[in-house]
Amino acid sequence: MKIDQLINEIRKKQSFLCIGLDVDLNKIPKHLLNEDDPIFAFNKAIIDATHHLCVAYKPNTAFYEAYGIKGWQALERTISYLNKEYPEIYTIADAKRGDIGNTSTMYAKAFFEDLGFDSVTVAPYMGKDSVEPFLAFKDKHTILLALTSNQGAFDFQTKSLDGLELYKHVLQTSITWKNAQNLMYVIGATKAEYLSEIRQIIPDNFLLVPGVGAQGGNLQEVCKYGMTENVGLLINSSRGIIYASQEKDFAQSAARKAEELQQQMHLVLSK
Ligand SMILES: O=C(O)c1cc(=O)[nH]c(=O)n1[C@@H]1O[C@H](COP(=O)(O)O)[C@@H](O)[C@H]1O
Repeated sequence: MKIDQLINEIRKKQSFLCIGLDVDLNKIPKHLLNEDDPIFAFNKAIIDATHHLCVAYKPNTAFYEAYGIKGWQALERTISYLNKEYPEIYTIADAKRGDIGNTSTMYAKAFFEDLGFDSVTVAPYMGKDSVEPFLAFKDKHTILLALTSNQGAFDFQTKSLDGLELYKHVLQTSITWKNAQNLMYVIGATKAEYLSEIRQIIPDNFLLVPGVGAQGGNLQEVCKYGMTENVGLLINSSRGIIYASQEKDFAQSAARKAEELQQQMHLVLSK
């Protein structure tokens, strides 16, 4: 998907919400376990109930890989369903990949060509030749981990190297890479106070911001310091939305949680 389509969709829906499809069979309503494909049945119900409130979905592949071949098939059915029924929705494969060049090319083919995702999350640790193979794909985005939402972000990412924090090296260096226009970055919602400085290095790139809801990040703070003229933010919530209820009304409950966030986003956008 082209970035302009995403921006139009954000304006139309007054939402920059991304819903994380992190499906755990221990947490979904029990009645779905009788379905042939409980993961897909859960995702389909959540998507049908929330698609008008969000602009993106982000399945984290760990939650599918954990169930072997059946999990991967559920991932495939989910992305096919989204691409067929809701082609206006932006899709993110949260796979956190990255390897030597020829291997990265195969990862990129898997997520962009075979599965048909619009974007994939990638770890920057192996550097330029591990990321450029992803960037080579036209109208696809590579979402580079920059400053993550977890406590471990302080182990390496904020450490100073030649007088500059490591995550800033990631930002500054990656914008010089070939096809850097296809980059987005992950910045955790729990790190909102870093966003002003981040925006000085990457004023326009879209940011995927996970960590509101279950991890305690604050939506208003993120918007205050991270929003651009074109919005420039995709704010993700997974558990806070999809596990709002474990009863038969789970999809409607998820929609109510999504609507709470969408309404807050609408307020921010109308200021
Ligand atoms: O790349 C990510 O999406 C990600 C980066 C990060 O810094 N923190 C983070 O929580 N995530 C992912 O975002 C989702 C957050 O889920 P909730 O905490 O349930 O909303 C999970 O799929 C995480 O793997």
